Amino acid sequence: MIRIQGLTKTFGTGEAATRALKQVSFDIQQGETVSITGPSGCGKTTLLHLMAGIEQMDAGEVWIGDTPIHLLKERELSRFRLEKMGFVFQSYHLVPVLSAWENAALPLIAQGVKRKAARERAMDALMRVGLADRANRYPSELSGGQNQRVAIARAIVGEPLILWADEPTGALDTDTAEQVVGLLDMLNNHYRTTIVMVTHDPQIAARTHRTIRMQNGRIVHDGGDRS
Ligand SMILES: Nc1ncnc2c1ncn2[C@@H]1O[C@H](COP(=O)(O)OP(=O)(O)OP(=O)(O)O)[C@@H](O)[C@H]1O
Repeated sequence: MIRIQGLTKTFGTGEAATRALKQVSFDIQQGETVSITGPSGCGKTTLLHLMAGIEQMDAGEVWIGDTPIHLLKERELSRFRLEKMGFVFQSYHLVPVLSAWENAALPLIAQGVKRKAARERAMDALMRVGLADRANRYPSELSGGQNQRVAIARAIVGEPLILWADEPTGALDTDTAEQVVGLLDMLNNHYRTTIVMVTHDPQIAARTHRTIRMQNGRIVHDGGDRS
């Protein structure tokens, strides 16, 4: 479902050049959960950003189903991202002046869904992450784990094919991290959402079907499927 071919990225030029990714290739099946691990600076976030079309590659191809992400124009890419992908980051990236449900509804509003319908779907997403009773709270009135669940509600509100997560548990204590990972498991089990997650935590990585380990811009280990 996701096909990565010869993905290459260099930041900077000349002496200052960093070859962040070197000819990375692999496939991810629909419904698979994949962890990307490896030491700091090995290229994990760069890989995630190139796959999601957030950053431009120097060379290579990224196919999502029949769609060549590497060939899309910015406007087509934005729409594709909005409709087919959800994003979760370590630092939540919630809008502080919007309530939980308004944050969760943002991707729908951006797609032109009317406020009332967007609210209903945002409430449904908040229910799925166990936060329906906090819908009117602002990010400053919620705990870290609750804010990450709001961010997950926002990521899944459009029922994406793929959820990209960059260190989603990085800012959370062990118990809260466990809850968030349990939630991602549930989303994968119930909705077959494909999940690709960058994490440096081996215990979190062990919870996904497959672990890809990177070093110095290359894949050095691909753990295969647990099933
Ligand atoms: N915008 C940028 N400009 C210059 N260099 C960059 C940029 N983004 C990343 N890099 C470099 O590319 C390499 C890969 O970075 P990347 O963020 O992908 O690593 P990472 O494995 O996600 O690291 P971490 O675990 O520390 O977040 C690093 O050497 C980094 O310094």
